Amino acid sequence: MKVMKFGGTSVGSADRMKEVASLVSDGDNNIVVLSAMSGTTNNLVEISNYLYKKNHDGANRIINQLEKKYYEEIDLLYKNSKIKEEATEVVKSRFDFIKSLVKDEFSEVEEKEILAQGELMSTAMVNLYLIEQGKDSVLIPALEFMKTNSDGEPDISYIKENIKKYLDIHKDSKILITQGYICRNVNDEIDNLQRGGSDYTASLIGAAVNADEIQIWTDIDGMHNNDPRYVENTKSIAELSFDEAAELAYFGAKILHPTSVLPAKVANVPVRVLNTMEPKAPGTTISGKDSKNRITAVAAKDGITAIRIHSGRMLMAYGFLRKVFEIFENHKTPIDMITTSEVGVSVTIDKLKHLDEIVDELKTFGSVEVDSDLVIICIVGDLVRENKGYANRIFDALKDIPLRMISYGGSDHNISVLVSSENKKEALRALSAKLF
Ligand SMILES: Nc1ncnc2c1ncn2[C@@H]1O[C@H](COP(=O)(O)OP(=O)(O)O)[C@@H](O)[C@H]1O
Ligand SMILES: N[C@@H](CC(=O)OP(=O)(O)O)C(=O)O
Repeated sequence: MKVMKFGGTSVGSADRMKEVASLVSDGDNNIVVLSAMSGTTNNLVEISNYLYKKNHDGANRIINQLEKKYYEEIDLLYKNSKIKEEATEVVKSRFDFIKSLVKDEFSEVEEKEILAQGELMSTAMVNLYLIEQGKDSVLIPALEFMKTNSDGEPDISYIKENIKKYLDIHKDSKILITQGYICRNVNDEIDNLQRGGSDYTASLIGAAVNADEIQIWTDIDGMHNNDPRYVENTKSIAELSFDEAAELAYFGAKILHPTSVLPAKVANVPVRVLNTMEPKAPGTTISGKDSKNRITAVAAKDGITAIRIHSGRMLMAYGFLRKVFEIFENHKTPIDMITTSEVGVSVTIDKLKHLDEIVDELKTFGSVEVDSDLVIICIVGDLVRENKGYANRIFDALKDIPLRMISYGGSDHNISVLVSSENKKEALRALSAKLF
């Protein structure tokens, strides 16, 4: 059994949905995870933002534009008038539901309900198209088996147990379609796995059913060795280890959601990144196989803030770092990079909600400097200690770029540097030119 995930661009229009339908009808048993049509989730976020501000006109304007777009795609998608009517009915009821939330009382619960509508519509549309084509396809509702626990983390045993019920009920169906991204939380309310979370859904399902393979279908032929949005002539990487893929996803390679590698790694299910526009291209295979002796790829994570604590108390002291980290822990703020010297420590964060409180508390140790608008550039590969010369090549490539922090040795797979966001493009391009 395969899990096949198609992102927003891959289900972004009637034509793209037809392509998806043909790819999932390959005769195998497939669980198909779909995102919302591209742009939809952003529109749903906009609608929610208007509703928080009690701007009903703003919300209605976006709702009407979006609804119109769905009817246009439905018109192009189906030939059979009964199926077209059924799809129109589904979409209309979803928009009626969104419209019913256009009122003054608006909270996070309603916001999450609105954000779930995109995936509910795209899956119903593709499923009906497959049925029109005479395919053996059924919808299985993610809201009945994807669940998070009291820590907001996926409830793995619940997911395993409940998806199995649907597999048993539909054991004779070749194609099972479900929603990416959406889930229920510990209070049984509709929730989601964070933006871009459909990859995570696919990986969790792949692990839960012990799939032969998890396929992430997108609009590019695999994970590239640098960010194609900023660098020309990037190349698809044929094979990646789980560890390399996790580092790249975490440090900004947008093609994979940062959380999506771990469930596949734990269950040892290979992940393939494939291109809907070029289905025969080999793409990238991510597996437990380690790559040897190479610098594999570069990625960049934006929106980073660095905090430097300068303190005489660190000199010869023990327990100092624990006290510093405790402040971040108390404010539920993860740290990305860390560098230390005898009298100071620098850390980076990208969640800024509690920055002011954190800085105030850190000031009890000494002077605190905050630098914002930074980018972590992460260079990933097989960088084990015996391999010499990698750092030299990397710093040679970056010799004209001011480096704010450097992190090396945290794992065998990653060298990270912190640069100002205005130097991001130049740094990515310089690294591609020297390394690949
Ligand atoms: N290292 C990389 N390799 C491939 N694509 C990348 C990389 N870094 C960023 N991207 C961007 O990620 C995009 C695909 O991600 P996304 O838009 O989230 O896809 P989907 O809609 O299929 O979920 C690509 O079009 C590409 O521009
Ligand atoms: N629709 C959701 C979930 C998702 O994963 O989308 P995509 O696969 O298009 O990145 C979002 O936009 O966040």
